[in-house]
Amino acid sequence: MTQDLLPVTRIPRTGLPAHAVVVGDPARAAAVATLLDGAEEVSYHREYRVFSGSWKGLPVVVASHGVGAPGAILLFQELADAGVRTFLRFGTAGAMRPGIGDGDLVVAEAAVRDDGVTHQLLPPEYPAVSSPEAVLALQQAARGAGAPYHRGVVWTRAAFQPGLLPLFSYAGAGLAAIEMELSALLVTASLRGLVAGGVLVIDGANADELVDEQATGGYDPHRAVVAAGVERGAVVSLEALRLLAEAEGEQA
Ligand SMILES: O=P(O)(O)O[C@H]1O[C@H](CO)[C@@H](O)[C@H]1O
Ligand SMILES: O=c1cc[nH]c(=O)[nH]1
Repeated sequence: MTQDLLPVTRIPRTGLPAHAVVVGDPARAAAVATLLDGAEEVSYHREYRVFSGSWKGLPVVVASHGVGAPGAILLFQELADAGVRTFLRFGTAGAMRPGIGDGDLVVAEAAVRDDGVTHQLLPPEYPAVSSPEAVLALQQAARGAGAPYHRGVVWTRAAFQPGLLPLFSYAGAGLAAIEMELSALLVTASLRGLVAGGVLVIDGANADELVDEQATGGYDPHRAVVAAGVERGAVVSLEALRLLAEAEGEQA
């Protein structure tokens, strides 16, 4: 019955696990789902591909949100409507700080809200912050996996490539990485009292710096060094969800 499905993503209104890893690419959602026991595809509509299964006994959702925060926030909102309470975004990003290499992980402490959607929802002064417990769980999971990682503030920006208008530069602001959806997730979670965080695999420098005559000819997220980082990041994000659930159980 269609009323049992949420309108945009067409995920079921009830019955999903409370812990979710969200990723941009539907193929990455499928790859993460292969790590789960009893993985099943729940739904696949537009860019929103949703799996459920369990990671070391913890029931989890793995879902894709596509590219760009205005579309992604619809998945975050509908997963929350369906009962998801803990979200970790596992994405890719460009590095913005010296010393952060390709394939490294960046654990986001907060995000700049340049996402192209949340300014239409609430004032720009409202912060986009990760839940502290999510930052610590991701850090612990990264250490446990032996994955090179960094912590820092991420720039969520709606534009991938620059156009004719000058884009503000955050050079000198100490940002760690640039991507396109995280701030929308963090704001959604704060507004609803949910837990959220993010871990990003570095796939090159900020795409602005890679623009050349062939337009982003230098942007290549399909290299082996990135794939290795994605494999590590998948385990780190699932394990961080488990650590968060374990801590919730201890508090209950
Ligand atoms: O790899 P994902 O999770 O899609 O994340 C990054 O990659 C896409 C751009 O190529 C944007 O969605 C950006 O946020
Ligand atoms: O959104 C993204 C992802 C990778 N690199 C960037 O510069 N931006």
